[in-house]
Amino acid sequence: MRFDIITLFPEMFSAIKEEGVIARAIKKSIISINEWQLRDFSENKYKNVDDKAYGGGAGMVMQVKPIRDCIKKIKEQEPETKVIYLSPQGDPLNQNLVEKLSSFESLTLLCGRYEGVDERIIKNDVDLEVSIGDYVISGGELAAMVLIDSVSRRLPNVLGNKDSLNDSFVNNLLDYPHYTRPESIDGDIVPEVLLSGNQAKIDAWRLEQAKHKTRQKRPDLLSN
Ligand SMILES: NC[C@H]1CCC[C@@H](CNc2ccc(C(N)=O)cn2)C1
Repeated sequence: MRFDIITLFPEMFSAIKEEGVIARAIKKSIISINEWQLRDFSENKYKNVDDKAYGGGAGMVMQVKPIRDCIKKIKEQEPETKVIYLSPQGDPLNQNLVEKLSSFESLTLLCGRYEGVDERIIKNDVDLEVSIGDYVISGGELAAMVLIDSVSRRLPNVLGNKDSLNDSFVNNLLDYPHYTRPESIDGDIVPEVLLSGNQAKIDAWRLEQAKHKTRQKRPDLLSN
């Protein structure tokens, strides 16, 4: 799977490319991440890609042409890519959407800054607007990294241990509780069942715990 990133801060993506699950997935050629510096598509010698907003207001708006030219360049290599714009106005990124996105061969992630992009980009060039949550951060880059991480984890052979696929939300349930050594610390002991060696009983207990925790903390997930 290929991710193309349109951004003013390409170096931010070293945060996921150099460490951990994503770095390993890149090394195993399961995914590739290509950053495109939007300033390279600027029309002027100052390399700016934003301009004052029609209708006034303090902030600047990202112009159509540099973004449109960059997408065109990407589509010369990936004609089928889906263009995703990260913004608080987007569809909520949840496990269902993550699963859907993991089925594409190529995703282009447009990272906004300033007050956002010219609406004509959202109307004509963006296939899907996605939000990682109901809050604003200073740029789309961190949201893009969250999307890349959550989608890549769902690709075959990215996660070492198949069991990791049972983490939260995969079956619309929150994760079950985890314990490790020592068996007892400060008088706090590990649940007996986990020491029983009876895997069927352990699995049943874990499923019950996940359901209980979901009922308590996120009953909304149970109505999906
Ligand atoms: N009007 C503010 C807005 C203009 C366009 C650029 C974004 C970048 N920041 C983001 C991006 C995404 C999210 C999210 N929830 O997925 C939050 N924040 C900020």
